[in-house]
Amino acid sequence: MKPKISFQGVSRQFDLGHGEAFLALDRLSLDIADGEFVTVVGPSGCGKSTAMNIAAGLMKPSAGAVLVDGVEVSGPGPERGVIFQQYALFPWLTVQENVEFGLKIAGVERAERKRTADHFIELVGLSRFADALPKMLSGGMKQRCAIARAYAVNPKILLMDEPFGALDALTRVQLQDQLLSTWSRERRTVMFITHDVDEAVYLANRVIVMAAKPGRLHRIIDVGLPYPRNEAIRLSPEFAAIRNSVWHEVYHQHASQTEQKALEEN
Ligand SMILES: Nc1ncnc2c1ncn2[C@@H]1O[C@H](COP(=O)(O)OP(=O)(O)OP(=O)(O)O)[C@@H](O)[C@H]1O
Repeated sequence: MKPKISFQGVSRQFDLGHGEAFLALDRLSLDIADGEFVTVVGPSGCGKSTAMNIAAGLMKPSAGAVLVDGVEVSGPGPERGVIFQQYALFPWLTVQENVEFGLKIAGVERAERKRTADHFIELVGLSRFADALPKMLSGGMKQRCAIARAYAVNPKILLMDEPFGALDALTRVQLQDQLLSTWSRERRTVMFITHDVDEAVYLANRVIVMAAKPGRLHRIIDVGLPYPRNEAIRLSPEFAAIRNSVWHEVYHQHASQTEQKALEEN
């Protein structure tokens, strides 16, 4: 079957000036199936955001290509919803208006727009704040608004870069569960970056472990736990075993980089 997203030998180099260049991503090849949920973990600077920005069409690769439904990505598109850690809300629009924004651009008529926005605002628990401006919301509430805005346009692909990173533990778990329940209903394809290994395992069909210097694919770990996921799964020995193996892959490459750095310095 044709993958939904296909990274084909994707590299990205940054020009540092003075004729120097930095290879942030080295020949990433990865297929993500339609309806699959993959999470991406790895040490800081391993090219996770670079890979996602290229898939989002916000950055061009230096070599290789990302294909979506077999077509090369050349810019952003409505079928790819992007959610960053930093809630990108319009400060002069209310929660309701922020969530309706993309629908308005897409030409959805007023009553339908309101119905859809109401649904997603309720889903993220912001109904009481629908008329509030972003400056009146906490960080967690702003992020929930940004999530409702991305969900509202119903993109077939969600590209999420540490979307829950700035949230408190309880809100985070609630949003993980909401994300999984909308995902199982609507079967979007999700690529989700996180630093949290528990979160990576809890959400995913597969965990992509990346390595740094240069940023590259290190390991792919199949999670294999059934859905729906819940607290019983989170606390199960099977979950712990997978979490340990992902942690091992991330931690040991970090440890070996530290050792290498110490050797270089001596
Ligand atoms: N515009 C740029 N110019 C130069 N270097 C860059 C630029 N953008 C990113 N980099 C470098 O590329 C590498 C990969 O960055 P990227 O943000 O993709 O990593 P990441 O895995 O998402 O990191 P983190 O987990 O810390 O968010 C980093 O070393 C970063 O410093």
